[in-house]
Amino acid sequence: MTGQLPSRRLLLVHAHPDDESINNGATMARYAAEGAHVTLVTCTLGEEGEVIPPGLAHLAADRDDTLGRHRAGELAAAMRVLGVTDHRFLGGPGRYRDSGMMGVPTNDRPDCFWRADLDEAASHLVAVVREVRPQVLVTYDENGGYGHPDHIQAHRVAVRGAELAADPAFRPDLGAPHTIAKVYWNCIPRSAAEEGFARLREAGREASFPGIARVDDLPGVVPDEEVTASIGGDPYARLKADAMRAHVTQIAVDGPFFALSNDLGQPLFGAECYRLARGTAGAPLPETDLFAGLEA
Ligand SMILES: CC(=O)N[C@H]1[C@@H](O[C@@H]2[C@H](O)[C@H](O)[C@@H](O)[C@H](O)[C@H]2O)O[C@H](CO)[C@@H](O)[C@@H]1O
Ligand SMILES: [Zn+2]
Repeated sequence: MTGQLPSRRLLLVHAHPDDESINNGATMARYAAEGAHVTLVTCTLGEEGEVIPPGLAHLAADRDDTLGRHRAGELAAAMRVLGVTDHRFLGGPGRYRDSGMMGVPTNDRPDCFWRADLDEAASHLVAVVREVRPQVLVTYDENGGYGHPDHIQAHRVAVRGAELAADPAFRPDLGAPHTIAKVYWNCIPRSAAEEGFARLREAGREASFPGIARVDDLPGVVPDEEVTASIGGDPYARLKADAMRAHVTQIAVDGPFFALSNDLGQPLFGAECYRLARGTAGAPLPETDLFAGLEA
């Protein structure tokens, strides 16, 4: 199968439509532009999300409950901006429902992602891994970046899926085993987070947003020395911002800043950082290429 695919193949696993653009929009745009094969697997349709534009409030789960289908369209628009053509929903659209934030009643729905059987969910990812055969996998850290149950579960499914995909004894019907060479967690170096909020304050953008987030509200903030790779920046940062704008129900972008439905302003990072969790880093650090150290 990979005979028809580009030699460099990157797989990203995310929880909801919008996470891919917020965390990795510039990275996805860069590798798509360079001719790598970029595969996005999104685990839910984001059915339980809040809705920013008042005119779309009817989509919400406690109204028409059609937000999931709408967000699939937002995701497709964001992928067109980034130049990514291979995006899939884990197990098919709607197989796993958005679980809601940690501790809310929708965490107990039998069809929600937080309640999914891990190996069953991971088997859907195994099929993708053995088809695409990526050298690099990107997902969240073990806390899902900020503790959302679907993000934690996406991390678990990505790790378990990579493990099972490499096991020749596991489901040979899903294809030949494949070992992913490098696995990264999304992260934000603390100095970049602090500098971003300083920019926000200096720009006087507090007026643009009813409130301002805090450094530790951001997902995956780590000491600078834990960063393995930094990817993106211009011109890909512009595409990232446009992809984030496509997620109209979830994100309000204002120049180099944005807010989610909580109206808390935060910096929009053009450079996206990663911690290497599996595999060997290429030299020198920080890597400027996620495929560093892999033979061509
Ligand atoms: C970025 C992200 O993971 N968004 C999730 C998250 O949405 C947040 C949630 O609605 C919270 O209550 C708001 O205050 C915050 O502004 C939102 O970003 O959780 C949603 C429900 O699981 C999910 O659909 C959304 O993609
Ligand atoms: Zn999310």
